[in-house]
Amino acid sequence: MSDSDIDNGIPRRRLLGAAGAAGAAGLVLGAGGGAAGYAAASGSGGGHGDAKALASVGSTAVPFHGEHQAGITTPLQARGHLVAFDLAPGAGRKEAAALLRRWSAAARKMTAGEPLGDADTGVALDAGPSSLTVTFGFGRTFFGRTGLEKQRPAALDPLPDFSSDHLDARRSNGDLWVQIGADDALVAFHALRAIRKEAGEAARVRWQMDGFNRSPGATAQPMTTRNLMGQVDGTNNPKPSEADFDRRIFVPADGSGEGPGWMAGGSYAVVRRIRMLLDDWEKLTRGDQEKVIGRRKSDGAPLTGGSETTDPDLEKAGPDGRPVIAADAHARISAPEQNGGAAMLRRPFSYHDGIAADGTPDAGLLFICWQADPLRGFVPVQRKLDRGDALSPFVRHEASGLFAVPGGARDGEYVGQRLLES
Ligand SMILES: C=CC1=C(C)c2cc3[nH]c(cc4nc(cc5[nH]c(cc1n2)c(C)c5CCC(=O)O)C(CCC(=O)O)=C4C)c(C)c3C=C
Ligand SMILES: [Fe+2]
Repeated sequence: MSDSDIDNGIPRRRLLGAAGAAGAAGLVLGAGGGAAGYAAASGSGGGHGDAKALASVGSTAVPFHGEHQAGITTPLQARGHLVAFDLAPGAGRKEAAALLRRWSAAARKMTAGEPLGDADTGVALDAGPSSLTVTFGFGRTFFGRTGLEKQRPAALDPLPDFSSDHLDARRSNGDLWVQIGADDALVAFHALRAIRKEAGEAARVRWQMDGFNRSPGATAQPMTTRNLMGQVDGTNNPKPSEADFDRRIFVPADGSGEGPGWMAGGSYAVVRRIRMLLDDWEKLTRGDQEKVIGRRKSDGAPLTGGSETTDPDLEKAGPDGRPVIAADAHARISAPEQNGGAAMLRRPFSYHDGIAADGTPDAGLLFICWQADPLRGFVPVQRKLDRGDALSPFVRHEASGLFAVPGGARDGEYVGQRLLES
């Protein structure tokens, strides 16, 4: 696709019943996830007399190119697919470079709402880009397979074992990782099939996980999402508006950070499939559930009072002299001030894979967190949680991955080019 195929962020894919601009508003999200501008969505005419505006959910596009890859600070999407690939036997650096080039070209088209040509499956025809993002990462084993060991970041050293781990190695790690997110299930599935197809003979799927979040527009106003335990989840995430946000989440883009230069502007993703033991959790009273987290279930406010955005008062004691937010409350022990400032951007999807052999729901959180260095993000916090989190009896970590996600591709570049052509 040439850039001239998109005018002001307007995809040319056929839009449902759109026979012209017709006042439809297409929202273009900036790389930081904020609304960067509006464009009228146009279609090539679907033959329907009753031209309808494409809903804003469909017409929102997240730019593929940028300093950072999309899908990190992008607002949570309603659908997600996480796929890890291993390079095929005999595939090395040359094949990996060609693969990343193909994947990037496909992602650039799809995120702009463009069809993929003759081989397109047609699954996303009629839909706009629907906030599709496709994010690519490299696992530790990638570097040995491609002869790029010298370029392997120390930050990809294996995560420590945690005492509560129940990890399935077949559903963990992988040479390559792709995170797909979109606000439409068909658009997300279309991207998944395309990425799989473009892998060709070069790489094989190692594992795949499918997730979801609340659909945009389901609540009266945009709100922090809820997880499958019913908690408001994501409140105390670092905010892009905070002065230290970039330093915490991204490897410095100017190359001044530790580690290899190709990771400038990149980030490290820790992925954990965390099963929720919902049958046990749902036996707790609401009050007991709130004690486990230290926040109210109704609105996510700390138990010490106020609203969702009020800072918890970790010193406050109740009439019995005990802390209102218990010593083992999840929100207390995961807070940066309890962990030497360790912070991460949590950007999860929920999952539900039916009923497990024991008759309990196979459901939980595809926990994805982003940080400039896992040793100053996920690792110290998970160590602390592992030692005494009130939530631990109700969750089980079943799979794990750690991936180096390079900075965004510049125009004309593919993701990972600075590594693969170094
Ligand atoms: C190692 C990191 C973390 C894991 C693993 C984790 C699992 C997990 N968390 C919830 C639910 C909530 N977590 C909340 C806050 C919170 N959690 C972490 C880290 C991990 N959570 C952090 C750093 C924080 C923020 C702490 C703070 O600064 O206050 C909350 C409260 C609301 C919020 O801030 O998001 C909930 C609810 C589940 C269900 C879960 C595993 C399934
Ligand atoms: Fe948490």
